[in-house]
Amino acid sequence: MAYQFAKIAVKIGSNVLTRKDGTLDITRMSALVDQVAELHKAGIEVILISSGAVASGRSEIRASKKLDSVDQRQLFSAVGQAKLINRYYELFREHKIHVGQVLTTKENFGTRRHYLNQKNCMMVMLQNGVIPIVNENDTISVTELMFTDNDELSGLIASMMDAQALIILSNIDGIYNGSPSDPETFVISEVEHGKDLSDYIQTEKSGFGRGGMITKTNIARKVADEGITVIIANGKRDNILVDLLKKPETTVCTRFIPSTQEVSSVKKWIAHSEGFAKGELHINEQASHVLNSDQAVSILPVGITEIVGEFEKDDIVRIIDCHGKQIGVGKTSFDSEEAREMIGKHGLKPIVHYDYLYIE
Ligand SMILES: Nc1ncnc2c1ncn2[C@@H]1O[C@H](COP(=O)(O)OP(=O)(O)O)[C@@H](O)[C@H]1O
Ligand SMILES: N[C@@H](CCC(=O)OP(=O)(O)O)C(=O)O
Repeated sequence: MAYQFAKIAVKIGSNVLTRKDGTLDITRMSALVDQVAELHKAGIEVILISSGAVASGRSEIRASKKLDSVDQRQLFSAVGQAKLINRYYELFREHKIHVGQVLTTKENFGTRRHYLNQKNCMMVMLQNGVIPIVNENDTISVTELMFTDNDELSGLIASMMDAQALIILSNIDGIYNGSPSDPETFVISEVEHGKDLSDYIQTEKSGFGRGGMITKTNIARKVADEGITVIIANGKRDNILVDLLKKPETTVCTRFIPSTQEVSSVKKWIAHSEGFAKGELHINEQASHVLNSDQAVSILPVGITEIVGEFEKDDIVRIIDCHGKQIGVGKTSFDSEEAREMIGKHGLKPIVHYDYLYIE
């Protein structure tokens, strides 16, 4: 039977891989590996983004004295990641499938050169039949330059690798239209472009998760806008991955409908680069209006009212509209000093060209 997608990214949350007592759920891991193996053998390219390092480390060792949260994360992830990848290696080996570990940090996506380097690493793995198993390198990403959680990382990877779908597996069937514990609520099966879900999402998180449903929803929307189908489903359900691909109509999940507009590779990178922004371009009312419409426009000096921060040419900057709201990010063609001199002037080159502009 033909599958719906040829290349997918699958994110497995900590809660899918851990039991209530915090130990690694090997039975669940093994079941998921069997499904990934089935897809791989059917010719689908799969990139795994797996959480679980901290949770598996926590169940492995007891610290000799009370540790602060950074020390805990470093200690548990160092021990837990080794255990996690070792398990994956053994489980995939039974299917005669090679896997490779990709540990990364947010900084590895900061410049276009770093970004392409990461991409190349995973492309060459896929070309050689190796399944990349990606996680944040929690041992060193302890500063403000840390991913919100692996949902953010998985969105970046799906976009970077030009996956057709991103499947986020959590411990819940999808996004509920209210509190998941309320029997009156149900799973929203499809989310159309631009639909606001903020009223439904509770701030609660599952026992071992980091970001909760809010980050999942924000990431899902951004990735779907880039033309990638995003599915949030329950990784604890038997055969979920295969069912999602083979029986999409009857398998419970939340599916974000992808945009049909093509997005260039550079724009995809910029869309996920907000965390690296060095400064801000404030724009006037007219510029805010055209940028919020569907027109393909660049940011010209004439529409800029203020430039905040110091940046170099090619740095990422935030675009702030006339109400002070961030509406996007872009790669600037001038440094901040040159750009300040151009403010309000007619007939000059764009400060951010349309090709390097991402409007949210
Ligand atoms: N409207 C909602 N629908 C579904 N889950 C929600 C909703 N609001 C909050 N949540 C919570 O989000 C949790 C999943 O996010 P998270 O804890 O980050 O999981 P993971 O570890 O898989 O990334 C759910 O277990 C649930 O408690
Ligand atoms: N890198 C961390 C993942 C933390 C995280 O984002 O967890 P989750 O919200 O379950 O995806 C780990 O492996 O423990």
